[in-house]
Amino acid sequence: MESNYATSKICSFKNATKCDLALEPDITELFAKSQDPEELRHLWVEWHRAAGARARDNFTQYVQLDNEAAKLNDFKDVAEWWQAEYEVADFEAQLARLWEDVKPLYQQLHAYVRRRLRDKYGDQVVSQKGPIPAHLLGNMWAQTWNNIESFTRPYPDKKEVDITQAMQEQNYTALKMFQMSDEFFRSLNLTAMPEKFWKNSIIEKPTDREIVCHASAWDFYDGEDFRIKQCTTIDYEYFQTTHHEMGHIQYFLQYRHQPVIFRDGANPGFHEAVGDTIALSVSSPKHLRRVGLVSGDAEDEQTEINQLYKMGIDKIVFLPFAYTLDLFRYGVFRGETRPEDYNCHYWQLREALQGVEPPVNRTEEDFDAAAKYHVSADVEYARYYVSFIIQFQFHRALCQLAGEYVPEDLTKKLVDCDIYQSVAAGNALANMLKMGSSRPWPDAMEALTGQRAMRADGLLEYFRPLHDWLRAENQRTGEHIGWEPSKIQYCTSE
Ligand SMILES: O=C(CCC(O)(O)[C@H](Cc1ccccc1)NC(=O)c1ccccc1)N[C@@H](Cc1ccccc1)C(=O)O
Ligand SMILES: [Zn+2]
Repeated sequence: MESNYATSKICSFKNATKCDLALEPDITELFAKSQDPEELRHLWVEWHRAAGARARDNFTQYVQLDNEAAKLNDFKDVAEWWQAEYEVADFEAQLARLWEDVKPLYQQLHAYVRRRLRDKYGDQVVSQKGPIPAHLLGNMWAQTWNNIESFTRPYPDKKEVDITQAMQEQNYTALKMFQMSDEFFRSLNLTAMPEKFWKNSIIEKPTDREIVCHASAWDFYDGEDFRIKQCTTIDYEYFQTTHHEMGHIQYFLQYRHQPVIFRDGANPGFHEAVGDTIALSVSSPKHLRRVGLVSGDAEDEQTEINQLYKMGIDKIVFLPFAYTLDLFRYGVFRGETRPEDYNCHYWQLREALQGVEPPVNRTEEDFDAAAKYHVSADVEYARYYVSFIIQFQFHRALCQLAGEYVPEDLTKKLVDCDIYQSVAAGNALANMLKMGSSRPWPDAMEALTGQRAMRADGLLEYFRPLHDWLRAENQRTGEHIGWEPSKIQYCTSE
């Protein structure tokens, strides 16, 4: 399945004889830039055929085999095996509670984006009260919507903050992105990338062979060999990905003195949150001005709303996507979702939680879940849902330690916090990372944040001004909050 995903190619919409388009960089770039619903629909349908439908039989067999492996490890099924990594009895209930906390904010953002997309594409393409067609959100899986920011941001007359363009104009290279990330970690008194890292990593897509381009970070457990493999392109998204992957490496470095058994994240979400927490500082206007990726004047209320919107269509919209992916697979591993219901149940969850619908009717000939890397590659996904919650708890604690955030002090706001060069913040982060998986994760969480549980309060505090603005704006335009049932057919049998 993983090899099918890595080598799938589709034909161009504009040139039907050009059939060598790969997901990275070709389809990803087209999907990010195109504003033609017909081209986006073509790319969506063809990719879901090549990478999704074609994996259905292998996936069905993999479920049986993986459940057998789970039972041999004394678990009921793979769902229980995956959840055991979080060492709390009510993990699934915690995920549901976190979603209840964030859902009102998501629904406001969803309603606003649906209106802006309807303004652009018309009400024949985007309905007033229905789900949003998944192919119009700038990302093949509609998991982050940052590629539609340019024509949906709240205050369009405010200067466009196009980091990708600035990076390309300043001749950024993949290596420069990695060096900048390494420099950020070193500014926090964390550990520099060792010499083998620079020698052994693959940071650009090779031209002489096919590799799995989906980014990954590797610990060779010898205390000195650590590597990243990614097919970097010069854009804002890969700038984020580079920090994400470097966060994995930094965790490896911090716990490399632990016994091998403890060289792991406190839980899988912790490992995913390290790089993203640093990236929250890097993507602050203050830091982007510091490194010259954004020029010009400071904040006013409208610019701040635009900035929170930019962060929100990255972070808030990701949560229901991540939640759906493993709710779906929990049902599959438990046998509640049979192969003949795979695609119907997948889209029922995506409509119910994310408020999106496929661009065309679907049948059980399709298998859209496998069009996402982690489903084809057997990688658990709740780790990212956990990460997108706890990274705001980590960020808030680090910003307070750095003196960058003072509650109720309007000159020290969370949205403009940049912990760059704060040794106090870096030392606290290092102390938590050094534990690896040697302590239960509530102990690690408490060491850094004083809290012993995952809570949405960090995220909700960060986005409160945006939430207030969205409620007022949707009220002003009389927008319908939430979505009515989709008219697209995707459950043929029922
Ligand atoms: O998949 C990734 C990044 C790849 C990775 O760093 O999480 C990678 C995934 C992977 C690849 C091969 C085998 C297993 C997992 N994870 C690691 O490299 C990794 C995982 C655990 C410990 C150390 C490294 N991000 C997710 C979610 C995400 C995260 C951040 C921003 C946007 C989106 C995605 O793109 O959908
Ligand atoms: Zn990761």
